[in-house]
Amino acid sequence: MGSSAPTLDRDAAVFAEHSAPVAPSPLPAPTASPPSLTVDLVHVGRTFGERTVLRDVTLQIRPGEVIAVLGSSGCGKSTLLRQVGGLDTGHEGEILIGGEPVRRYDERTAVGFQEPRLLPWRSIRKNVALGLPRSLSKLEGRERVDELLQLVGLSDRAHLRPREISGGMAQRASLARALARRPGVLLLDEPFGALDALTRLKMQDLLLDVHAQTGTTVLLVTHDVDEALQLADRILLLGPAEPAQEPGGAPEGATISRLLTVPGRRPRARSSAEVTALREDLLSGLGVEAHSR
Ligand SMILES: Nc1ncnc2c1ncn2[C@@H]1O[C@H](COP(=O)(O)OP(=O)(O)OP(=O)(O)O)[C@@H](O)[C@H]1O
Repeated sequence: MGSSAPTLDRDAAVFAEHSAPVAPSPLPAPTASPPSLTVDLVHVGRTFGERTVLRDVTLQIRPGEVIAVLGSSGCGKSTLLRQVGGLDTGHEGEILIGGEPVRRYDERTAVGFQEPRLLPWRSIRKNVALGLPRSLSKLEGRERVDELLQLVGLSDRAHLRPREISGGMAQRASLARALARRPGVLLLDEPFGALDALTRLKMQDLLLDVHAQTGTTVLLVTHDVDEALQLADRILLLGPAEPAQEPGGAPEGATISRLLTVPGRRPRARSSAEVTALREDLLSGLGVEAHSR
């Protein structure tokens, strides 16, 4: 399966399909159950120079849970995600993955970004294989890559180069690469941010399929309230503390201003009364009043 590059597979992203509907099913049976790990954030903060971006973020994420992180632009969502993946060190407080402190470029996690970041000179198959752990034999690696290509609906494109497939397909390849190490925690930073509305809906469904198949814990940064409502078990709103929490005025830096449990099983009816009420609540928390009525 060629050499693995531990830092490259951190750049995996998620997937889109611009033409045909995504058809990942029937999903292949996994060759082994992947782990799904807890994430414990205990009074986590991050300061850059004089500027405090995050402060006092405390949250327990259960194994297999999907948490969406919402917040206004620049409030520190990506910073939080990077801390959990060990891409950025220097946080205050404690971050535990599966009960153990986060490590630098933590191999128990995988990160996906808005751009696929595939190597242009390698085939889709070889790009996916970059995410494999070194411990796998050649045969095991080949089997896992086959399984993942099937999972994201790219088996018949595996021989192509990134420039020969659509941007959406490239993102799906990138997701497969992130999953290749069977991460206990999948960290996604606006994975659908660059997609058109229809493709975005298809990709949300694919992410749900992938989650049902792998059971991995997911931390998803998004700007899209409806996406959060559709995908997450809980939604974390990053922002200034509620005034009631900080009577003397909120100090600098974003924290968890709200943590909401989304009712109902996925896939959820987008227009249910409960979801509508939550949407209004979230939009108001993001400072958007006019559109919430
Ligand atoms: N390495 C760094 N050095 C200095 N400042 C940084 C660093 N990383 C992030 N920041 C600052 O932290 C703040 C939060 O950035 P971050 O990217 O986490 O926000 P975000 O909520 O993800 O934003 P967006 O929604 O626009 O993507 C920004 O002001 C950014 O400039």
